[in-house]
This record gives sequence, C-alpha cells and structure tokens, in this order.
Amino acid sequence: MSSTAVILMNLGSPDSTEVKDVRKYLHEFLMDKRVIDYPYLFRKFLVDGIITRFRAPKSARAYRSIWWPEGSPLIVLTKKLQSALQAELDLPVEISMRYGNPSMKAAYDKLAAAHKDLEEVLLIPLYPHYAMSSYETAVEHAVAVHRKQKYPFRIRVLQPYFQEPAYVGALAESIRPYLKEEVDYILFSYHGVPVRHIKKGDITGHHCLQSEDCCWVHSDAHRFCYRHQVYATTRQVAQALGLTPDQYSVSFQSRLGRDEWISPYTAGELATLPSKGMKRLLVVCPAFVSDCLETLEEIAVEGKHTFMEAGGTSFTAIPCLNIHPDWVRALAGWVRAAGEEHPQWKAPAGQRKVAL
Ligand SMILES: C=CC1=C(C)c2cc3[nH]c(cc4nc(cc5[nH]c(cc1n2)c(C)c5CCC(=O)O)C(CCC(=O)O)=C4C)c(C)c3C=C
Ligand SMILES: [Fe+2]
Ligand SMILES: [Fe+2]
Repeated sequence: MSSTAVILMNLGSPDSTEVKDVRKYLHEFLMDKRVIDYPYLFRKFLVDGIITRFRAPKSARAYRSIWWPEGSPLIVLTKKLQSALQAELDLPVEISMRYGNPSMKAAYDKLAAAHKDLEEVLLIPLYPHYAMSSYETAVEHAVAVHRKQKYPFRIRVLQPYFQEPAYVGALAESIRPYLKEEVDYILFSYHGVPVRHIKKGDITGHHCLQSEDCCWVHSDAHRFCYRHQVYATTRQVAQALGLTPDQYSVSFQSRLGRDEWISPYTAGELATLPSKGMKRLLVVCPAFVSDCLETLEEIAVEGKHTFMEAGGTSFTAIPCLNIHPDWVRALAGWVRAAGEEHPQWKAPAGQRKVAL
C-alpha cells in the first residue's frame, strides 16, 4: 500500500471566534443545499437575511466558551486523530473539512505535491451514520473536487460504519469506565435532522416514518436512513454493555429553525428525566467522533444546566471517541482491509479502476 494515502473528512469550524469568521463559516455551511434543502433563492433569503445575521453573534459567543488555545476543538482533535492514525499505519494521512479549513482541495493538493507516485486516496468521513446533511454532502463534495481538479490518483470512500463491530466496540469501551459510577440512566444523544430529510432519503418511497416501528422493520431504505442507523448503533452498544431497555434511550439535539426534526429532542428529555427518577445521568453523543461545539457546549454546559435545574443530581458528558486507542485501531483496521478490495470501501461511480 505504498502509493496509498488517507484523508480524514470532518465537518469543520470557523477560522476564529470572531463574528465575521463565524458568519462566513455559517454561510458556507447553511448555503449547502444538502443542509438547508430549500430552493436556492429561499435558502439565500433565510441564510443571509435571518440565520447568519442573528445566529452568528450567538454562535461566536458559544464558540468562545469552548475554544482551546490551539484552536477549535473539532479541528485540534481531528489533527490528533491524524497523528495517531499515521503512527499506526505508516501511510500519509491528511485531514479535510467540508466547510472552512483545511479544505478538501488543500488536502488533495498537499498529497499530490508530496507523493508524486500516489495511486489511491482512501476517504474516511468522520460520520458513522448516513445523513444527507453530513456523510452525503462530504462525499459528494470530495468526489466533485477530485473530478474537477483531475488529480492523477483515484479515490475510494469508507461506507457508513454505524454497525461495524470495530466502531461499536470502541464506542462501548469508551462508555464502559463511566458505568462504574453510580448512574440511573444513559441518554444517547445524536445530532438531529429535519423529518423532511428522512422522508427525502427513503429510496422505497413508502417506508421511512410511515409507521411507529419503521426503523426496526427490514427495508432497503435503511441504507440511507439516519434514524434507523442511529438506533442500530444504540442497540448494539447497549447489547455490548449489557444494558436493559429501561436503562437507556435515544434523543436528538441541535435543532435549527422551525421545521419539525426527528424526536424526541434532547433538551426536552433532559428537562423531564429527573422527574421520572433518573437523577444521575450519563450522556453519550455517538454521531460525533470528535468533541465539538455540539458536545462541549450544547450538551456538557447547556444540557447539564437544563438537567440540574430540573432536579438532576449528577450529569456526566462522556467524551467522544476522539483518539481512543480502540477507535484508532478500528480506523487502521479498515484502511488495511482496503488492500483486499473490501466491500466497505466503494469507488465513486464512473471512476477509472486504474490511475491515469
Ligand atoms: C452528525 C453529523 C451532523 C449532522 C447530521 C448535522 C446536521 C445539521 N447541522 C445543522 C446546523 C448546524 N450544525 C452546527 C454544528 C455542528 N454540526 C455537526 C454535525 C452534524 N450536523 C458538528 C460536528 C457541528 C460542530 C462544529 C464545530 O465547529 O464544533 C452548526 C454551527 C454551530 C451553531 O451555530 O450552532 C449549525 C448551524 C443543520 C441545519 C443540519 C441538518 C439539516
Ligand atoms: Fe450540525
Ligand atoms: Fe425508519
């Protein structure tokens, strides 16, 4: 695999906590048609006229509260993962962000300049689950930049790994030490998405959200169903940890705007769990593999406040996988498996099998 390299793809953060940088980042993020999927002019009106104008100062304050001396936690932790994986693999590993810096083009350019004989780049989206607004947009963007710039190497993409034993195992091991504490309940809080996105992604046209138990009834729709995939992760992690159904549940955080998002919402759960006797809580956020604004501020600060105000007595936000050794080994194992034409790696349609 001497002519292979890896790119870890994450979401991205603003360049700094200044309102102008946060506004620029939010603009790029929210003008993505896979994130706010309204017709262009309406999206532009919403994003320019309302969201970035009023949200940017508020988001900048939130970023300021979690920012590290080295920069955004999400970027710093992705760089740490890069170093850890590089040490495990002895292959070039770069990082790229869907929004902001370092960009996808910068990562490809760096590899192309440093490794003239590079034949293949393995792309690893740092999203375990498929969502139009996360995994899909990252991959579509990576493919589009690769095509446009006509790089001499080919690319392959790691498929969503929400039920891969190595990911589930790493997640379970990252949670296990916290179960030694006296706890009443574990909340699995995932980033939410609009209900419309789940329905749009239903390739059968008649499965998703058409019944209470859609996510547990086998369907081809599940290949692209974020809701199914997060429940699958949760069930498998719970099984690995020996949790019974009364000891945990799933909720969805980070809702933006007035549309209906998939529920139950995390904030509501945090406000009601103490009254049901769940006063000592662990919260884990498996949709994020690196800690970020949504885990460090929305959960660990705001979420904790909501829960304690409602009568909770202890609240622990479990860190994301970040550079957990089992997670680094999982990634390294998948990269090694790529040498054997493993089905978990897919080439984008239309790409030549052999580099030019
Ligand atoms: C798990 C993957 C993610 C999905 C799915 C997702 C969907 C989604 N997000 C927004 C809007 C915002 N998300 C923001 C931050 C943010 N989102 C993710 C991941 C997913 N988003 C991460 C990792 C982060 C943190 C970034 C960081 O710098 O730490 C933000 C910005 C912060 C804020 O102003 O609150 C917005 C906005 C939508 C609308 C959406 C699906 C439609
Ligand atoms: Fe988000
Ligand atoms: Fe479903």
